Amino acid sequence: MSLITAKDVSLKYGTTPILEHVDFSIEPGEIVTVIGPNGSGKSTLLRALIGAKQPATGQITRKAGLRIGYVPQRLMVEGHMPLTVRRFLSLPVRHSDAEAREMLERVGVAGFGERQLADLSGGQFQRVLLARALLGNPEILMLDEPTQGLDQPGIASFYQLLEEVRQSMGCAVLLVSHDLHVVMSTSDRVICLNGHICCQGTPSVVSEAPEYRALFGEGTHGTMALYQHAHAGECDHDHSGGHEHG
Ligand SMILES: Nc1ncnc2c1ncn2[C@@H]1O[C@H](COP(=O)(O)OP(=O)(O)OP(=O)(O)O)[C@@H](O)[C@H]1O
Repeated sequence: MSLITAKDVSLKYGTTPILEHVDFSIEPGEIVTVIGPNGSGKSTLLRALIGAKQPATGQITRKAGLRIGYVPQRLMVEGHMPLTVRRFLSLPVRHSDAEAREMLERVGVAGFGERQLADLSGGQFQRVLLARALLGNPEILMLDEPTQGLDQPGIASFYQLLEEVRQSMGCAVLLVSHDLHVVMSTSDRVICLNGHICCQGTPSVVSEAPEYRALFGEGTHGTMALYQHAHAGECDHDHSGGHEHG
């Protein structure tokens, strides 16, 4: 049974159409990435899927009692606001010290409990946000451009962590991203959005689709190789781009 299904969903802000005729579903354990240019409706689609924005027409169905872990696009933390990682992990739902400690370790920031949130680097902060989302033992993890501002190795290791989390916790992952260079081949399925679904399929199918190339140009072919090394047999591209090997 699908975790979430959107059926012929159209959605507006005021009178401006943002999404039109979107059909979408996500199955348990899948990693699905939604890509699209700025303003193409990616965050809006996430908001609709979690129930924070109602469609104008069409229907969104969530599995009864679905546990969703949401990692927002950004979270402003005031520099002068004293808030430790440990306290943040218990907002709004209280978790035990042991649970918090174990989760921080799992996402690669072991021992960070007493650090101030405002003092963390971008990559450490994203991991703390992920830990907080995972503490609810989600069946689906939704992340809205979680690697914004991270450097290339930071992005690659964050996505690697997501793959590990999917394997160990078995949750589905729905990711919004414009990090085309590394994101594509970590996904079971890629959806290319521009107000409507332009194309979708496996990373390699989407990267070759004329609709995708019309939106993003031809220039990403070589650099998208980063993660494909994890999937033997799918490397049909040019390896001469000087990319890193994970
Ligand atoms: N609360 C709102 N009120 C009015 N318009 C909005 C609102 N939120 C988003 N929009 C508009 O809806 C469109 C889609 O926005 P959305 O944030 O979903 O795009 P996005 O694909 O996530 O963009 P980005 O990659 O820049 O984050 C944009 O034109 C945006 O200006």
